[in-house]
Amino acid sequence: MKIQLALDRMTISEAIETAKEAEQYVDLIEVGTSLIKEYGVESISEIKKEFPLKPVLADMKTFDNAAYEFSIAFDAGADMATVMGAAPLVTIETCLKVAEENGKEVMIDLLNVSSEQMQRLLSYTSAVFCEHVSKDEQESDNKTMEKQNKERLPVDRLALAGGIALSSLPMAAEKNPEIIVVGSAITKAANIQEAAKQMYTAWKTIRTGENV
Ligand SMILES: O=C(CO)[C@H](O)[C@H](O)COP(=O)(O)O
Repeated sequence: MKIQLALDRMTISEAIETAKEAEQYVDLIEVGTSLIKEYGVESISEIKKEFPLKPVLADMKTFDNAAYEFSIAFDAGADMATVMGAAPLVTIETCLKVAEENGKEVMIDLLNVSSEQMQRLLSYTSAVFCEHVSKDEQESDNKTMEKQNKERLPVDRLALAGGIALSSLPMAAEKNPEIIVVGSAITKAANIQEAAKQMYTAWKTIRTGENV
């Protein structure tokens, strides 16, 4: 039932200011791939330094070189990091091993994962599996979470990401995810704090059936 705030396409200081606005309404902070690519692992360490009590996810989107990439993410302070589910299984297994050795967690990004590969991934029961509508598909094909497969994956730990807005929440709730990842709907809002509060209130209300 957690909300993960995704910070993308901004500077590190803008990311910190954005996260401060939304902090009380989100459970995890994601250092987006765009920040890591533009500013390096310093984006992870700077954000973790500002929010030592919030779990921080590094959206590494690792596809190869797993031990190196996951080690630098965890050394920089990340509590969880992402690996692409379409990667070779040895890569994903290395990520899980490095995470376990460091007492950290793995999110497997299911972007473009075939059904055959999905079957193989199901044995990684400690991971969070993230159903993801990519930014490019959102922008060029108008693809949305609502148009995704309605069937829930048979996994214990599910996350949903990609263009999630207030209107997506009823459908998202039907899949009973552990985490919803929300980026632009909060970070691009005119009033970030208000958008985060609305997301939090709507999500908790839908999930618990109680007004909060
Ligand atoms: O992984 C990502 C981009 O690759 C983002 O974290 C994810 O798409 C959430 O952001 P938004 O809600 O803006 O789509």
